[in-house]
Amino acid sequence: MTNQNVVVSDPKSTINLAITVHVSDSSIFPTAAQKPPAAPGGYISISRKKLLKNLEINGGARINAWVDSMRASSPTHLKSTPSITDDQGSWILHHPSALDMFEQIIEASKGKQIVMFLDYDGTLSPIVDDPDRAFMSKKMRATVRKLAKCFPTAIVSGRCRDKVYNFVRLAELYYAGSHGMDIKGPAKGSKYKKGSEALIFQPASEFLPMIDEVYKELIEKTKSTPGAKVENNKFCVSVHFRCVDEKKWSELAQVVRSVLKDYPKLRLTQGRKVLEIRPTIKWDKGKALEFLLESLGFANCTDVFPVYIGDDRTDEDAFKVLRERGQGFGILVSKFPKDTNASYSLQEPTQVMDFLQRLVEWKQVSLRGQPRL
Ligand SMILES: O=P(O)(O)OC[C@H]1O[C@H](O[C@H]2O[C@H](CO)[C@@H](O)[C@H](O)[C@H]2O)[C@H](O)[C@@H](O)[C@@H]1O
Repeated sequence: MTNQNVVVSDPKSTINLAITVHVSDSSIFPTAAQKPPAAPGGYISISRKKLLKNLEINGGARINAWVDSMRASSPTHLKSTPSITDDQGSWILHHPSALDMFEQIIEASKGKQIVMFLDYDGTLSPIVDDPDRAFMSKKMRATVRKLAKCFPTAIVSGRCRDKVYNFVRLAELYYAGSHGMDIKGPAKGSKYKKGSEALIFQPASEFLPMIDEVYKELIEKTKSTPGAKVENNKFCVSVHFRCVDEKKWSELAQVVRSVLKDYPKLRLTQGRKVLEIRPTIKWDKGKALEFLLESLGFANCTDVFPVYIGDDRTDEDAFKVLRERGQGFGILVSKFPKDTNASYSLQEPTQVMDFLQRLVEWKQVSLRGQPRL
């Protein structure tokens, strides 16, 4: 088994992963004869399509590919990769800090309505071992509260909506839980609330019994894997492996695969040290963003400026939508270079807070400067 740095890329997909893989399966990764020449950074390009094919639940998924992909979501693997450190400079050039570019961002938003979309874990709260203890700081909550007074604001999370609400506890926001499959408008106090009816949208409600069944099965079957944690996110299920010994990742992937093979209507995606099981419906954080813009009355507007801040692969769907619409932009929260459709970067939640605070201050100053009618 050897270690290789690999860029997994798919011309159709926007997500390219820079990963260190332990190559052990030549049917997933090319043999020496098949290998394309090394890219300038010392990377080898391998079709993401091919990798994803191997990740498919139906049609014989390969556990090694799952485990490689699980490793790819581990920053500890990225950190030890010298070429990634080398690329840091060039990555920052292409995805400059949103704090450094603040003036330019404000300039681009002139005359347009800014709408804020915020992911939760890793964006508003730091990543911690126990998902039930991913609290956001009081300071962050106060900043988001002020933000929501200035701009329509939505939380878009992979978590169950109630759970993310219990962390954020701001009734004046829009919430899109379960990767956008559970949307609810503000309960009270938001000047951006549209209409008198409460906004509720759950495009995957028929999957509830199935998700519940899979959750129970996964709880039972992962009991023997120390550190594994299964989280019910209502319309999807998370299987956390952050606290699982890496030697056991393959075993855990086997368990998840053995459960999923009986559920062709469910699919698997990945986040930060988490396997996410969700319905195969064509709905994601990007679709949720579009739905929310429409609900806010900005469907065909040219004078809207949506800003989406997120740290995870699932946030790429939203970054991509913004890029394709040519409206607003995405900000990726990451300390490491990642291929992304976001335009700017921030390194960690404290920087996100600083950025949001600056937006609030700018808005307050610009309102003060407006002539009284
Ligand atoms: O879309 P998000 O709000 O970012 O939710 C994605 C997943 O976030 C949570 O897991 C992540 O954060 C945990 C707490 O810091 C961490 O322990 C875990 O390793 C991360 O993957 C949440 O628990 C998952 O259910 C969400 O799918």
